[in-house]
Amino acid sequence: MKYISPSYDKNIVISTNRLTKAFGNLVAVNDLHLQVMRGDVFGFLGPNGSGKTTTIRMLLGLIRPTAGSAIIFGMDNAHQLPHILQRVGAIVETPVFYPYLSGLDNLRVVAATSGMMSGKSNDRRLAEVLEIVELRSYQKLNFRQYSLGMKQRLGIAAALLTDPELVLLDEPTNGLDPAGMIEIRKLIKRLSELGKTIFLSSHLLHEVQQVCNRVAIMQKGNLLKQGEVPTLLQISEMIEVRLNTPQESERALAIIQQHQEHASTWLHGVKLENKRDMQPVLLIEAPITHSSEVNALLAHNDIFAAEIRPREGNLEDVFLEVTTGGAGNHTGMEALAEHLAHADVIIHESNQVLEGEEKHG
Ligand SMILES: Nc1ncnc2c1ncn2[C@@H]1O[C@H](COP(=O)(O)OP(=O)(O)OP(=O)(O)O)[C@@H](O)[C@H]1O
Repeated sequence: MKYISPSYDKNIVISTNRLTKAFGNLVAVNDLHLQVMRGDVFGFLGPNGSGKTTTIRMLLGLIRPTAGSAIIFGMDNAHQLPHILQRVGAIVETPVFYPYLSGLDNLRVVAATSGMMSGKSNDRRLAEVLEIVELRSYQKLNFRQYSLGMKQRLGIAAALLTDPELVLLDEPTNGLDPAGMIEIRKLIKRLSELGKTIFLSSHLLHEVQQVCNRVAIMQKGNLLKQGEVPTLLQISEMIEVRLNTPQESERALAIIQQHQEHASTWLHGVKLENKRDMQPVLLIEAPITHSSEVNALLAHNDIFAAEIRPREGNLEDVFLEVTTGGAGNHTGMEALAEHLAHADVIIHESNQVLEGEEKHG
């Protein structure tokens, strides 16, 4: 029987409570509290091995949690899975299709095996989903002739057949070329406009920043941050100051550093960013509303900046801030690339280990 908690808030689509999964001694997902709201394009962000797929598999009831629960549409997925799945579409792994059947025929097979009615309404829905994923003009082409991006979009079309309210996409742009990635991003926006709630797992910060309104940042199975993208971006907001000479930049750095102890409430750090073939830039970790104070402080010391402007936050810097406590003297991209390149190793070395956990999964 379908049971929906009386206190269920209809705006909350997914909420997990202490959701945990251990594989033997490895805690792949640890004590996870997620909240996805209706209409969100929710970015589930983290490097490889941070527990994203494991979480999605638990949400879909493909594996059982070691502890905790997942409530979807107000129903506990441990007891109400069939009712939940009627309202969910997902691609977790690259979907399997028949290579010698057309895209349309492949979708017919999926519709038949998922118990959808045949006939006119079914045909209409097939046409609609092919339209949404922009494969209508290629519907008669054999699947094997599709590009990787088209194959991925056909997978999403299959997930949309039952017109789900919630769409879970696990790394949908993996392996795609830039054009394929753009197509998927456009598609996610289109789905959002159609009123779907989207749960998008990705290790691509740029992608998440472009399409998501809310984000959760995972590392080594732990949730580090969750919130509205614009709010999180404020973490990495900085004041950028260009000076006229390298010497002036060094002096300005020393002055701001000295001033930091007097202005600890708003001045959180300062560093010089040296980029090849460019004048060094002073990056001040402070809200942009304090630009005039920075300007006055420098002027008071006879340093006149060539330019002072806000540097808008980006998720790369936020990610570094929450995973490493700041970018140090790396630039965001370099440190992130380094971090992600070593992510597998780091994760395997330091994922939290529970003693004597039973093996599941
Ligand atoms: N069935 C399993 N048995 C043992 N360990 C597993 C299993 N599935 C996942 N893991 C481990 O759990 C951790 C989290 O993996 P998971 O696949 O959830 O990460 P992810 O963030 O989705 O990364 P990726 O994008 O690489 O899949 C990894 O260390 C992984 O090796």
